[in-house]
Amino acid sequence: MKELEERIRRDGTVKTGDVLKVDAFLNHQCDVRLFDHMGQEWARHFAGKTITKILTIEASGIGIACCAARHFGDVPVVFAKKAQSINLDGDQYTTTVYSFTKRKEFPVIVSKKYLDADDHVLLIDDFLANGKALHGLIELCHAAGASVEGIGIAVEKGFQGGGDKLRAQGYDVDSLSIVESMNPETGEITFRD
Ligand SMILES: O=P(O)(O)OC[C@H]1O[C@H](OP(=O)(O)OP(=O)(O)O)[C@H](O)[C@@H]1O
Ligand SMILES: O=c1[nH]c(=O)c2nc[nH]c2[nH]1
Repeated sequence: MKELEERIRRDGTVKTGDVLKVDAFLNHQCDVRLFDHMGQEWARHFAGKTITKILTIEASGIGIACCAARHFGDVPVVFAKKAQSINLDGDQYTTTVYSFTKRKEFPVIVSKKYLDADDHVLLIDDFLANGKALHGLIELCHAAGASVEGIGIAVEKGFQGGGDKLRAQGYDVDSLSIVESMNPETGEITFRD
């Protein structure tokens, strides 16, 4: 998606440790017009698929998933929580996921009330790096008997391999930008065509 690639080049910063900082528009301050355009793109890509629910993971996927839902008939958005809470009651699907930016393992929890075998799920997230977060979400869908219809990602870091592993497993992964390489010294970013 040209608009997203241009924005990453303009406002993104390459950090050491394979980190692309895009917090000016994607995952701290949020450009909702851009999010809306991203939702449009995913709706085009996944047109023809039945989507009953969008599933994401806190925190950064939530805003993007909510904007995307407007383009999928206002389906409900469920976000997996990364901590237990007195607000989480009843039976739950749970797994654990290693967080790329927080450098530690988190529980990942969805209430059984909000995911079941009738659901046709679109997974949405801001980043796809090693694929840990998505594997956690897929595990929860399998536990619920829900079908994963596709995966929409804003920024995939192709050089970390998570996206290609998911494609090899047969998942329809639509990443709106795929960073092929990035250099923290020069700031240069190249995208996959
Ligand atoms: O493919 P992966 O290696 O799993 O990396 C991608 C995940 O990393 C980030 O989550 P993180 O927990 O780092 O931050 P967040 O709380 O801002 O969403 C991002 O939001 C994705 O969920
Ligand atoms: O802001 C972010 N930058 C990244 O490079 C990244 N990788 C996974 N999650 C990420 N979040």
